[in-house]
Amino acid sequence: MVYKALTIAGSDSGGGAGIQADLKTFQELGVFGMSALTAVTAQNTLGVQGVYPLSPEAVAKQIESVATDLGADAVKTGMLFSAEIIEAVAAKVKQFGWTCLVVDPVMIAKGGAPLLQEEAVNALKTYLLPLAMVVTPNIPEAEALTGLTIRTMEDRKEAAKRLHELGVKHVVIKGGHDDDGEETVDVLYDGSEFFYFTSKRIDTKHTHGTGCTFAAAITAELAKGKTVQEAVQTAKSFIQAAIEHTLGIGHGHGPTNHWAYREKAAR
Ligand SMILES: Nc1ncnc2c1ncn2[C@@H]1O[C@H](COP(=O)(O)OP(=O)(O)OP(=O)(O)O)[C@@H](O)[C@H]1O
Ligand SMILES: Cc1ncc(COP(=O)(O)O)c(N)n1
Repeated sequence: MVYKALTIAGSDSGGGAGIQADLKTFQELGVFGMSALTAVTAQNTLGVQGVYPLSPEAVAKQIESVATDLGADAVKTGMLFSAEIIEAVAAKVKQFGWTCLVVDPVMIAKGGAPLLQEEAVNALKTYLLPLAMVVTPNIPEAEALTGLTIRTMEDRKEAAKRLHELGVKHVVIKGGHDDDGEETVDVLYDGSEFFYFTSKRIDTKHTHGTGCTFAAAITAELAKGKTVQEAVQTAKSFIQAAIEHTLGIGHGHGPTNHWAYREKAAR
């Protein structure tokens, strides 16, 4: 059985985030990766030097090519850039009846460059989240999507409930941006219960693409038929290994190590 996953996202020329992180993660987890590009970014570990979006038609056509021939067991979205691209993606997800959809609501790169136009946040809420199986905001993204200020775990739980009300079945609010304490905690809400995924916080500046990699690992596991809880647990272990065994490349915020999880398992 060959499991297949499609990522609809932007290209990171530096290879640490975006489409490149997604495809590497799919491959490492034994899933055949396919892609529909939404934008090309000129980017490295120092920042984003240019953003060149594709037309909504070009995005829709790539999705169609994949869907009408290969098919996908799970689909992930990352950088979508504009409301027009979001609408085009949502229409295709509906047309092909894809229910195993992971939405990583990418808004701003680590260095501060906008990867989603401000007015597109509403389009995400209106068109895409109601179709999603899982949404994976970091804390600032959860704030932008809900209008809440998130400081405590109770705030995060409230934000998860509000996002669930938009129609998405599972909400994971990631804790990478919560600088307090020795641990990073990701919270999963399935509409009735909360589940906590905790790991040791690693003191490093090499976290470029952690969010993309984490969501891609969830997508790969869902493609294999795992439950959302199982998929989030594997994704947490995958990203922990990738951050811990840093590659130390580039002059800024370096990428994570996408082969660390496999090497750890082989030992
Ligand atoms: N320093 C760290 N140590 C351990 N785990 C971390 C660390 N930073 C982030 N993580 C984990 O990485 C995953 C991504 O979290 P984060 O909140 O950084 O997402 P993000 O901001 O969307 O990522 P990015 O925008 O860099 O792609 C989560 O599982 C989080 O717990
Ligand atoms: C094409 C693309 N997609 C997503 C991200 C987010 O990743 P990060 O916040 O680590 O820069 C990025 N930088 N580039």
